[in-house]
Amino acid sequence: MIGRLNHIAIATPDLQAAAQRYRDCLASPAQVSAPLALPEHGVTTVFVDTGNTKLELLEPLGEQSPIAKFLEKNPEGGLHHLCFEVPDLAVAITTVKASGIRVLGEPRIGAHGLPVVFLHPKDCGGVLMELEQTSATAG
Ligand SMILES: CC[C@@H](C(=O)O)C(=O)SCCNC(=O)CCNC(=O)[C@H](O)C(C)(C)COP(=O)(O)OP(=O)(O)OC[C@H]1O[C@@H](n2cnc3c(N)ncnc32)[C@H](O)[C@@H]1OP(=O)(O)O
Ligand SMILES: [Co+2]
Repeated sequence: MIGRLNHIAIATPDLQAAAQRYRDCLASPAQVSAPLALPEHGVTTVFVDTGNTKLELLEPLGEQSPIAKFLEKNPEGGLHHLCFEVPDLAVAITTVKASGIRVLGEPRIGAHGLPVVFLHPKDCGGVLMELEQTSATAG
């Protein structure tokens, strides 16, 4: 059911330092986006385009950030989630729920302006998974 790997997310306590590491050492400046604040998701993001996929660097934003607890447990940051593309998010949700995988909340518009939803890491082998619909309309 899942398709292309859309992004690999890395949580960091210091987005500026993480982005600079990619800009100066690991990637080229052109591959590293400007920071984008997404208050509705409780994060600020920087994307690093690696050609075949993207890295999503995540820093907490606001009191209720879903990555705050993760950073308490992993103060230096770390691998946070994998995001895979699906053609129809509603179909994907029905399918994973039928397998007993917990879907975290309702679909929302994600960093790319497309609907996304998260699956509980305890039901996915210890990996937090994000599903992103490939276009604004399903199919
Ligand atoms: C930028 C927008 C969007 C996009 O378009 O790309 C994003 O990516 S937003 C990214 C941030 N948003 C989210 O992460 C939303 C979904 N996350 C959640 O709902 C919660 O964070 C969570 C996964 C349910 C965890 O929250 P909570 O239960 O409150 O925290 P715990 O610390 O108690 O975790 C329970 C259990 O799960 C383990 N865990 C937590 N996070 C991860 C993780 N990222 N990867 C693997 N495992 C994780 C945690 O360790 C706990 O396990 P135990 O310690 O064994 O109890
Ligand atoms: Co993501």
